[in-house]
Amino acid sequence: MTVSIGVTGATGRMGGEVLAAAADRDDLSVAFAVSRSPGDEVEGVAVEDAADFADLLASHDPDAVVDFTGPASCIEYASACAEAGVAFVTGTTGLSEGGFDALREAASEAPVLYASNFSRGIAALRRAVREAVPALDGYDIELTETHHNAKRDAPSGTALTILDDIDDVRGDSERVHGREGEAPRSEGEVGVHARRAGDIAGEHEVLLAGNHESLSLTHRAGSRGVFAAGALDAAAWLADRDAGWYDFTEVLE
Ligand SMILES: NC(=O)C1=CN([C@@H]2O[C@H](COP(=O)(O)OP(=O)(O)OC[C@H]3O[C@@H](n4cnc5c(N)ncnc54)[C@H](O)[C@@H]3O)[C@@H](O)[C@H]2O)C=CC1
Ligand SMILES: O=C(O)C1=N[C@H](C(=O)O)C[C@H](O)C1
Repeated sequence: MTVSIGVTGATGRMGGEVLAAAADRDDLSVAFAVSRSPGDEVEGVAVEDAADFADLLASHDPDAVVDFTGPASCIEYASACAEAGVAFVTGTTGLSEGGFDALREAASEAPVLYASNFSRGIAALRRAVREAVPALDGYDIELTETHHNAKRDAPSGTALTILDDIDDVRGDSERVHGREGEAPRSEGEVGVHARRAGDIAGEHEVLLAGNHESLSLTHRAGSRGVFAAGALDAAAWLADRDAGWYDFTEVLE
């Protein structure tokens, strides 16, 4: 069966990657693509006006929508998909708590899968972190993420997910963002550092240090294609699920 998808944010960096990756797959077809700056073709697909999203959902009836846009539009698209009963896959980061609540509300009417990072490497890094942190009890932890100079949100969605993983296995810790002036480390804090430079697709390092040793767990995305491939795997997997909230780790099982 071919899974048909709608793509939002089609003229964005990730939207283009998703359309390029979809063109190389036999199990997926693109029903439509939208952007708030429509008009151009991306990867041979006509890009339509984001304002017509609900109408496009009704006329094309896709199996799933793949969204990499911004927090406000992500919620609007999720609500429209919920109303239409269409599966919604999103990698949009920078959502507020209220944004996540709205996304979870959409999941009561349609299948919704949010992942702050669609790479398999980050899924493996998260498992390694959850093992390393309790094994290295009391070690200092510093998390550094590096992204391209056009990224809006900081720290990255992936960094926030990893921080939640650390809290899960070690208990809530104080998050110290950057360091300046008289700023000695306090016991148990987690230092968080965000760097923005060039066209770096995404790097995350978790550094654990203590007991005269250090362990560094680092992931580097070589290109955005890795995120697009994971999101399309998620769309193919999610398309025929019941309404509910799903996690990327379930796709990888
Ligand atoms: N989960 C993951 O694996 C990944 C997540 N991301 C996230 O995806 C999102 C998009 O990233 P990029 O493609 O680099 O950004 P971008 O700025 O290149 O593209 C965003 C697109 O969404 C559109 N957009 C934004 N607000 C909109 C609105 N209100 N209505 C309609 N369209 C709107 C923009 O016009 C643009 O076409 C970010 O939140 C980023 O952090 C990016 C890469 C991987
Ligand atoms: O904006 C990006 O580019 C990325 N955003 C995601 C995040 O915020 O974690 C995932 C990836 O690192 C690329």
